[in-house]
Amino acid sequence: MSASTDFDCIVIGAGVQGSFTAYQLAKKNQRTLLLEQFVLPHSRGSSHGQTRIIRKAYEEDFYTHMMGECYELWAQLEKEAGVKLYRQTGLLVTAPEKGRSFQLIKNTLQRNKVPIVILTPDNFSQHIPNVHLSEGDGALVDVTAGVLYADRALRTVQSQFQKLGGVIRDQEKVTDVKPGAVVTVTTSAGVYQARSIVITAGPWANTLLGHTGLHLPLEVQKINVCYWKEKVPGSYDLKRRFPCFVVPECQETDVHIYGLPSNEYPGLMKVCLHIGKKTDPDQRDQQSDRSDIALLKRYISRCLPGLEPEPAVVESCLYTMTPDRHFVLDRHPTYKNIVIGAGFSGHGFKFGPIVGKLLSELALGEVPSYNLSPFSVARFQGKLQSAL
Ligand SMILES: Cc1cc2nc3c(=O)[nH]c(=O)nc-3n(C[C@H](O)[C@H](O)[C@H](O)COP(=O)(O)OP(=O)(O)OC[C@H]3O[C@@H](n4cnc5c(N)ncnc54)[C@H](O)[C@@H]3O)c2cc1C
Ligand SMILES: O=C(O)[C@@H]1CCCC=N1
Repeated sequence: MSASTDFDCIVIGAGVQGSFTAYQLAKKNQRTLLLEQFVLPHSRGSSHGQTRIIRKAYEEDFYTHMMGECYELWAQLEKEAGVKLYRQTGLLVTAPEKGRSFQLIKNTLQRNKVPIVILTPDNFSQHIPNVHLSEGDGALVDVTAGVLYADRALRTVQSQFQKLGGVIRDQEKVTDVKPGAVVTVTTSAGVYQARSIVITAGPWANTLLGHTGLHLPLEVQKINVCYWKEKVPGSYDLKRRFPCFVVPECQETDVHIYGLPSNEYPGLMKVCLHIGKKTDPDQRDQQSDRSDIALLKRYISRCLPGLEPEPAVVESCLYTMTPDRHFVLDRHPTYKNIVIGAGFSGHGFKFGPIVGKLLSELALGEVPSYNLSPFSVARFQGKLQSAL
């Protein structure tokens, strides 16, 4: 097969990160090809489903800083495409008041002048009905936070990319990557060449990077995405401005829990554990561990008494975890024209627009707009394996 050299850049993987990267490259007049192994849209990776949380509430300043610009980029896309992608609901954070997470999040929000409301045990139920605040827990609301319409966002950014002249080839799996001054990408249907490529393959990142001799310390986990029935329909509804919530140190279960108001399935609220069991992305449905659901049932019985403590719907989604839970946004250590966006560790969706901007800057050899040292490959020194 002869190679097609019609592209400046090839992006591998059309999840949220690859789609926004391709869109940013096309905006910069780069002839861009976005390759996806499955027929789009699909539900085999990490970016499917109707909703995601967007928030500035983070322990680390660097995420809160990036979210400032990221909200603007989401709003720009909404305006450009004439669609609504974000709905403000606020985000409730509850955790032991004197604990590390609560203090770090509160301090980061205050230092960065993000509007928040601090709730006390006395006024809590007046603001947040149908939620039990555990003894010793602090509570605050990140007012800027809300829900992103995830599937709609993906459709929108892909269609804007195509309007800019970008090319999407789905059902085309990349089977080989040959580094060089011009990178050669072989797929199930053809061979392409480009000056640079971006690998945004989600749970399959290491399979792709293996062709370049790199193996990152990533763990793919299967998340049971649970929806719980409201005893009284509407009690936790988005339309009544019930907030999203995170419980970074849950007293009942000792794990990180999060939830979104009922919206996508009428009368059902999404509440999940922010951790799953290790899996192989190609064998996701063969892994059927449900021990997390027992923990969630305990939490729901105690803290969300308006929900039936039995999940009504359970769906699947994948996390790709790094050891420190921070992303990988970097150039390949050996091949500078191969850019990596990986390890989004279950919290990357909201960052899609800014990740796209940063990865496009790296692909074009520009100085990135933010300090990317927290996201470097080099931080894994000692944990990197050669894949050759
Ligand atoms: C249940 C759940 C809840 C979440 N909640 C939130 C939240 O509230 N807020 C938030 O900000 N984030 C959240 N996240 C995290 C967020 O959704 C992910 O970080 C993000 O979707 C990762 O996107 P990605 O593009 O890296 O991966 P993916 O979406 O998996 O995209 C990678 C793509 O690459 C393709 N691909 C792989 N290999 C090849 C190949 N060889 N050839 C061609 N194509 C290939 C795959 O098919 C896939 O489409 C959540 C994730 C899950 C699972
Ligand atoms: O990223 C997010 O906001 C959500 C909620 C907390 C856990 C993971 N995803």
